[in-house]
Amino acid sequence: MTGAAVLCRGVGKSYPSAAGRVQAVSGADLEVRAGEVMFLVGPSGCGKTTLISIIAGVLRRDTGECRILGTDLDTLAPAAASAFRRRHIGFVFQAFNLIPTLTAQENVAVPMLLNGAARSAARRAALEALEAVELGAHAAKRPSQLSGGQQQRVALARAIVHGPALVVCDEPTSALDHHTGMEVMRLLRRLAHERDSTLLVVTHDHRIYEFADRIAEMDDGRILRVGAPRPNDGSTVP
Ligand SMILES: Nc1ncnc2c1ncn2[C@@H]1O[C@H](COP(=O)(O)OP(=O)(O)OP(=O)(O)O)[C@@H](O)[C@H]1O
Repeated sequence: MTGAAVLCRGVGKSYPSAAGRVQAVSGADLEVRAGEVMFLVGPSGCGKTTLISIIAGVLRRDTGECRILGTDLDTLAPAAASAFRRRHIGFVFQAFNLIPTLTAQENVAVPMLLNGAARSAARRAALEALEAVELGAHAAKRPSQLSGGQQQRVALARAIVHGPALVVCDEPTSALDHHTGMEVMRLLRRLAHERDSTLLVVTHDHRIYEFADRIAEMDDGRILRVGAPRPNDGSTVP
C-alpha cells in the first residue's frame, strides 16, 4: 500500500465537564504513512488517547477531517463503521484486555470469528499468530497461567491475526518491565513489517523510542512537530 494510512487535518474534540467543556484535541494535524511505525508522545492529558480513539474509529470527532486507509469513518453508518474497524484495524491496549475464561488461542481467534471466519480457519490463524509471537507452545493456557509479557504477546497476536492494515497501540509496554517491554516492541515492529501493517503507538516510555520511524510530539491538543527519533533516544533497531 502506498500513501497515507492516517490523514488528520484540524481534528477537534471536546468533552462535557462540570466546569463547561474540556477541549481535549484542538486542531490536530497528523499524517501516518502506510507501512511506517509512528509514535505519538506528549504530556499526560494532552489528548493522545482521544486522538487515537478518533483514528481507531471508537470516538467521533467534533471538527476537522480524518481519513483512515482512505476512508472517513464518520461518513459510514454505525454498522459499516464497526465492520471497517473489525476488518482493517487492530488494537493493543495498556491492559491486555484478554478474556480470562478463554485460552490464548481462543482469545486470538476472536477477531477472526467476529469477521465471519469459520471456526477451523480462525483456530488455525490464531495458532499461526501465536507462533509468530513465539507462544505456540502456550496456546492452550488461559491468561492467568501466563506472565505479563506473555499476555501482552497474546494481545499482539490478537491485534494482528486478521491482517489489519493499521495497528493502533495505547501504551503497549507500560505494564511491562524494561526487558519485556523491549521484547514486545521488537516483536510488534517485526510483525508490522512482515505483515505490511502501519503501526501507531502512544507511549510515555522513552526507552522504546528507538523502535519508531518517526515520532509525533503532541501538547495541548495539537501536534507540535513530527521527526525521526534522535540518536540519543536509543541505539539502532535490530
Ligand atoms: N471521557 C472524558 N470526559 C471528560 N474529559 C475527558 C474524557 N476523556 C479525556 N478527558 C480529558 O481530555 C483531556 C485529554 O485526555 P486524553 O486521555 O486524551 O489525554 P492523554 O494525552 O491520553 O493523557 P494520558 O497520557 O494521561 O493518558 C484531559 O484533560 C482529560 O482529562
